[in-house]
Parts: sequence; structure tokens; C-alpha cells
Amino acid sequence: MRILSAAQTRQADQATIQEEGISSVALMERAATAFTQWLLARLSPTEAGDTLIFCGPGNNGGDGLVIARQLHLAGFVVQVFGLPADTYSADFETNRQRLPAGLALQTLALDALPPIAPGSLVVDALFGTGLSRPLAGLAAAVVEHLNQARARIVAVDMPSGLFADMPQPADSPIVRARHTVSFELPKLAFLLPQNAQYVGQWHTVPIGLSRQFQAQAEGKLYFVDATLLAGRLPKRAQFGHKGTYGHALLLAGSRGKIGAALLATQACLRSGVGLLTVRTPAVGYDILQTAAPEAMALTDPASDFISELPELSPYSAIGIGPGLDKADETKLVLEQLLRETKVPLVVDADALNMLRANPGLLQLLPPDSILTPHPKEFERLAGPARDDYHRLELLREFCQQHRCYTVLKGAHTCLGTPTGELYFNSTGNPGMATGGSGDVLTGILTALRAQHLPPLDTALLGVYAHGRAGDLAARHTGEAGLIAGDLTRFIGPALQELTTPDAF
Ligand SMILES: NC(=O)C1=CN([C@@H]2O[C@H](COP(=O)(O)OP(=O)(O)OC[C@H]3O[C@@H](n4cnc5c(N)ncnc54)[C@H](OP(=O)(O)O)[C@@H]3O)[C@@H](O)[C@H]2O)[C@@H](O)CC1
Ligand SMILES: [K+]
Repeated sequence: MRILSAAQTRQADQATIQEEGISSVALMERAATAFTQWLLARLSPTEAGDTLIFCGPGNNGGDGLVIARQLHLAGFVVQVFGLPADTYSADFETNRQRLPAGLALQTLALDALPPIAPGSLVVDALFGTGLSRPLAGLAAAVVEHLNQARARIVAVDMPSGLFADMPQPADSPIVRARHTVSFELPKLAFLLPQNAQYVGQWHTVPIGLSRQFQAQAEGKLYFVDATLLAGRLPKRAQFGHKGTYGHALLLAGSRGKIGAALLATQACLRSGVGLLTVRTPAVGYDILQTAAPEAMALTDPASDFISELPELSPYSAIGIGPGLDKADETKLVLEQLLRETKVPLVVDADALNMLRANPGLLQLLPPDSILTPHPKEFERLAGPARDDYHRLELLREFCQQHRCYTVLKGAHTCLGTPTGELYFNSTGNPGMATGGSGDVLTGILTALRAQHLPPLDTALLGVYAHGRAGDLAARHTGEAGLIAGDLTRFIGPALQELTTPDAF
């Protein structure tokens, strides 16, 4: 799925109108109907109670008028309010005329804002993608009024006052919606933690926006769903053998953190790798051989940390980081690895912190390596970010400069590529914010890379399957009860869902 800017969304609107030979008011009717249907599927008129719809002067307000008409006809107790303006959009005017008798548009005034009873349903149709500046004056007062009411606010397309694709000044008035129902595609703003307080839970409803426009639009932002991944994970070959699926090496663990190595090991084994060798310090030997007999243990001479790089020639991909100690010997092992490896790397956790401690090491990073920092680790590498938008800019620059793929972990994990694309993941849940979750991701990515998947497919599939495994696991454990070891049990089913079936 593409993520379009506000300007592109307007162009997509126009392209759809032209392609289908329909009027813009017909597209508005379609969009608003999709919103109304979404609401009707969740609330009866009785459950909704008092329903107050607030409309701005543009097409977002026009949507609000259509929704008001439709909910009124569906038996909801509706009141509809409009912001006074010098000019209204043409489709707003048309739909004002279409309001049924008995449903008058009431004009909002600063000294007479309508009372909102607690629990009322509020539809926010003040401003959408046409917002051109932060709200002030009466519009700002209305937003404050909505936010102070203890109402259930559902925003049409966008929470009013929020820009779709760029930051706004601190303290800008923005509606705090419980749900945001967006037309066709999510907006970039929805995917950033700083906006969660406004967007609430977001949903998309299809409105038949031109497919051709979506495919051809410029821009490098994607929302990763199963459709985008179709065809990227080949089915296993009928005559395949363990050599077909690569031999991975994991360098992981230190005293007290052999668990991290074990989680990465189990995840790697569950992601289809042919063979796996694990380099841990000597203290990990018994643990590894007992808990993961399918993996080969290649223990280090040092007891508590990794001090020597093994011979690298057997391996088709190497993962390094989970549970490492920051011992100087281990730093030298990382440096030697960066200098000697001829195969792709997956770099995580303390290996990332070591890269930062010695910036010269970053220059040695083999092209197409995959890095998996969380936001703090990323900022240690790329510098501090002013806000979530700036962090994305830094991500893009970092990946281009170092010719690497960077998986910036978070609620919508964002993958940056060396060619400037940003891919936002759609799977996963807050239960995955738990120790060891990242080690599991390293194992999955190392396994997919070892199987010779291209780096982009590895990162997209690995991140998606990791989140999907979390969603499947949480059905059994609940979110709070989810631990990283649960993820490993559901990697197989998650990958199975993504596997390309045989063509008939
Ligand atoms: N694209 C689609 O797929 C479809 C889109 N549809 C809907 O259209 C919406 C976009 O409509 P839109 O372009 O008319 O913009 P909208 O958000 O209503 O605001 C524009 C008005 O607000 C004004 N205004 C702006 N900022 C302001 C401020 N700070 N304070 C005060 N005023 C301000 C601005 O005036 P101006 O900037 O010129 O002063 C103008 O009058 C979209 O979100 C979706 O709901 C569907 O109907 C069909 C399918
Ligand atoms: K809105």
C-alpha cells in the first residue's frame, strides 16, 4: 500500500473522478457512505446516543454533511454544526442543500458552543487533508471544546488540526479522536508515535481511489501489508536439501545473556535455515546444546564473552549482536568480521553500540547489511532527532550514506533502504515490547538472508513475520503475558501465510 502526501491525496481524488467520469460530489458521497457504513457496523442508534457532527468549510465538512444526512435517515439523533466561513467548497454547498427537512445546519459561535453530554458520539469533520496552517480562533476553540467533552470522537479522514505529512508547531490545537476513519490509505502522520494521542485507533475504508494513480505516484513511502509481500517468499523446493537453504552463523551471548543467543537461535531455526552454527562464549555451550540441539555450537575459548572470530567460509549469512558483552576482545571480533566477511550481515543490539563507539567501523559495513536498532540505538548512530519526522529524515540519510538497510524498531517498525524508500510495517502489538523480542528478529533476518533472499525481501518479510508471530502468539497469551520465547513458536505459521503457493 502506498502512503501519499496531502497534495497527492487531492491529485488521487481528481484522477479517480476523471478516470471514472464521475462528479466530485459523487466521490464525496461514496467516501462519506464508507464512513457511515463503518460506523453503522459498530453502533446502533441507541448505542450511539446523542450524535453531534462538526463540519468545516471544505470537503471534509462536506463529508460531515453527507454523514449527518445518512445517520439521520438511519435513525440516529443527529445535530449538525458548521464553522462560519467566507467561502465553502462547492460540494459542501451541494450537500448543505441535500440536508433533509428537520436537520438544519447550525452555525457555531464562540460564545455559544453547543453542550456535549458525556458519552455522546462526536463526528469530527472540521478539517482533513486540506489543512493549510495550524488552527486558531473559533476553529481552535471548537477543537478545545471537543477535547474537553468526555465524548467518543470519531474523526473523518484525519483528526482536525493534524497535518497529514509534516510536523506542526508545539501546542497546535488538534482533535484527540478515539477512532480515525481514513479514506483508502493511511496518512504518514498516523504511523508516528508523537501523533498517537490525536489519531487514536485508525482504520481505512476503501473508496475506489484510482489504482493507476496509486501505482504511479512519485514518493517512496509504503505501508507493508500482505499484498505488498505477495510473491516474495518462495515455496520450498520439492527436491531441496539442507544445503539449499543456507548455513547461518550467529555470534551472540555472554555470561548472563546466553538467553539472548538462544532466542536468536530458535528464531533462526524456525525461519527455514538449512544449517545453523552458533558462536557463544564457553559458558553457553551446555545451555545451547541442551535447549537447541538442532544448532551446532562453536564455542569461543573465552568463558564469558566472544574473543575470537571463527573461520567464515562455510556461511551464507551472519548475524551478530544479541546478548554480546562490550569487552574489548569482542569489539575486535566485530572489526575483524567487518573486514573479512564476504557474506551479508545482520547487526543488532550491542554490536550496533560498538559501531557507534568507533565510527570508523561504520565505514567498513559491507553494502546491503541489515541493521536493527531501536530508536535510542539509532540516534546513537545517526544523531539526535527533533521529532518523529526528523528521525525519518535521519533514517533515510543514514541508509543512503552507509548503503545499508535499517530496521528502526517501534510500533510501526520502519525499514529504510539504501535507495531512500521507507516501509512501515503493519503487524505486531504492544505485547512485543518485552526483552528478547529483538533477538528473535535478528534470528529471523539471519535465516532469511542465509537462504539467499535479497536484502529488501529479507527485511520486509522478516519484520512482517516477526510482528505476525506476535499477533498469533498474543491470541493465546494475551499481550501482557507474551514473552519472546512465545514468538518463536509462531514464526512458522507466520511465514507459511506469506509463502507463495504453487501456480496451477
Ligand atoms: N481525497 C479523497 O480521496 C477524498 C477526500 N474527501 C474529503 O476531502 C477532504 C479534503 O478536502 P479539502 O481539500 O476541501 O480540505 P479540508 O480539509 O476540508 O479543508 C479545507 C478548507 O479549510 C480551510 N482551512 C485550511 N486550514 C485552515 C485553518 N488552519 N483554519 C481555518 N481554515 C482552514 C481552507 O481554506 P484556506 O486554506 O483556503 O483558507 C478550506 O476552506 C479530505 O480530508 C476528505 O475528508 C472526500 O470527500 C472524497 C474523497
Ligand atoms: K476531520
